[in-house]
Amino acid sequence: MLSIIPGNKVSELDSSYILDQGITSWDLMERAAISFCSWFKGRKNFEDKPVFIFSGPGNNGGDGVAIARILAAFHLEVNLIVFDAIDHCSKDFQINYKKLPSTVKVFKIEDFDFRIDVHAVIIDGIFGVGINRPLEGKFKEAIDRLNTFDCQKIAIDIPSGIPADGLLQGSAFRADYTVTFQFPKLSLLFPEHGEYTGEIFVADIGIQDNFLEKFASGKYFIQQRDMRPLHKTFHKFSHKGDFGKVLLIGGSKGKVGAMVLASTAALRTGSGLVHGFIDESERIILQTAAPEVMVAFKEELENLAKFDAIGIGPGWGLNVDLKFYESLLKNYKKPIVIDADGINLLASHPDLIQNIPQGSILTPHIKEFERLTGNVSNHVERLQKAKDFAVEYGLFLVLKGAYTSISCPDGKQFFNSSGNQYMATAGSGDVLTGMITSFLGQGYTPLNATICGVFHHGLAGELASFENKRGTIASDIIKCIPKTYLELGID
Ligand SMILES: NC(=O)C1=CN([C@@H]2O[C@H](COP(=O)(O)OP(=O)(O)OC[C@H]3O[C@@H](n4cnc5c(N)ncnc54)[C@H](OP(=O)(O)O)[C@@H]3O)[C@@H](O)[C@H]2O)[C@@H](O)CC1
Ligand SMILES: [K+]
Repeated sequence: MLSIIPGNKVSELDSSYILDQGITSWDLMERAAISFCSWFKGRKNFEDKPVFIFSGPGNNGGDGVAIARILAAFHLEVNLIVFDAIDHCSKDFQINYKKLPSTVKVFKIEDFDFRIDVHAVIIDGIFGVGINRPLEGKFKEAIDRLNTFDCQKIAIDIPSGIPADGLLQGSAFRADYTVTFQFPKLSLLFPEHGEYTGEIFVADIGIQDNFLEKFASGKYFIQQRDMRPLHKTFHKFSHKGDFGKVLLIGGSKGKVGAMVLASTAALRTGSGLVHGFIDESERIILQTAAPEVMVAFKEELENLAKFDAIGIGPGWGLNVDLKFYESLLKNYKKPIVIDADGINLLASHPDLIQNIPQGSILTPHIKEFERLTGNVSNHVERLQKAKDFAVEYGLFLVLKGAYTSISCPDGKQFFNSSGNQYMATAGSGDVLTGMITSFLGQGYTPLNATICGVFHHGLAGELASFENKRGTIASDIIKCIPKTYLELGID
């Protein structure tokens, strides 16, 4: 899986990799520039448009200069704007500068009139991971001005101004697209930076995952290519027992819809048998809405061991018999998935937390998370708290949102790449609960069940919103779960 390397380790990675491969730092920069340009050429919306590349003094600027040369070779109109005297710029910047063809028009920032047509494309190579203080002077002025332009804007590696691992202070370039090299920089995944990064693309520059891993700090980016090896295979002699018998608990009066969604999602994810334990008065609704689901009676809960996985919380309400909750947590010996009111009850009765089976999976959204662990003021703090919580209690903590994070008992954190804004709709979380519970019931480890659950969920959301866009609802996401297997080539 792709490691996310901290910004302050990137130059160490760089020097170690070029030594290992017997290449120069210029070669690596050239790979980055080629990778950027092949992404650029693959996007029809930039075709034949004039390009304005802004290059700062470091290697991010050097990337910009190399990109200027390559795009000029495609016969595009290329303008390069530099901020510093060339002999004050990085070594590879200077090498690339010497290679520029005469067709590239070069301007010093102080001479540039900022006459940029709305059809042009602006490329930001001002600062990358080497930024070490907030923007000021000519850099801040230029970036503030560029942000007022309505044309397409692309950031090289990271929007200038944003530090690789921390929070933005002051101004930053507002990109429509960020083409980041080899791995996403951690700060690109923070909600605070969403309005600056635009869509994020990871451009491969040839550094293998196992090489990256040496510089990793236990943070990983989950991508489509990781999915196949995480899945179990079934064969024609497999029977419904092999696909797991799961129990979902929730559905108080008036909230049975959450259980309809969670249990249908579990079935669509592949569970062989799904039982639902809900408020007695709502049973008919569940059976009518989802006839494949079996309604469970209290006596059946006496032998919990017969269930391969349990998910608690969808529509459960807060008026729950706490003794019953406690006995569930104490008596079930395998990991449990806990969501929604299951989490809210833990927040209001923290003494219950110690009873949760090791390796269980909690799936709060940001508000539920803060109820559980206290308020935070930003995503850096939030991720740290999530990690501390997961390690302290030996649980997996799934923080839902864009780039959903999974914090693990061993301190590792995984970030999901699938999904989009259209999934922020009622019941979407219930669907995820059903999906993770289903994978657990199919015999996946808690980590694999969680990774597969969040990735399939995000992918199903993308497929569902393809046509429905803002009108996407949780049932659309469920309908698309089977297509995620097709998309990933998994039987
Ligand atoms: N290894 C890889 O994977 C690859 C990395 N590559 C690329 O290299 C990029 C990193 O390059 P980098 O290290 O040279 O840093 P970069 O961001 O260009 O800036 C550093 C310069 O800015 C200055 N400076 C800093 N903050 C400032 C401020 N606020 N205001 C003013 N000045 C400020 C600082 O000097 P200082 O003033 O601190 O002495 C220094 O001169 C990376 O993002 C990627 O694009 C690819 O080419 C190949 C593969
Ligand atoms: K940049």
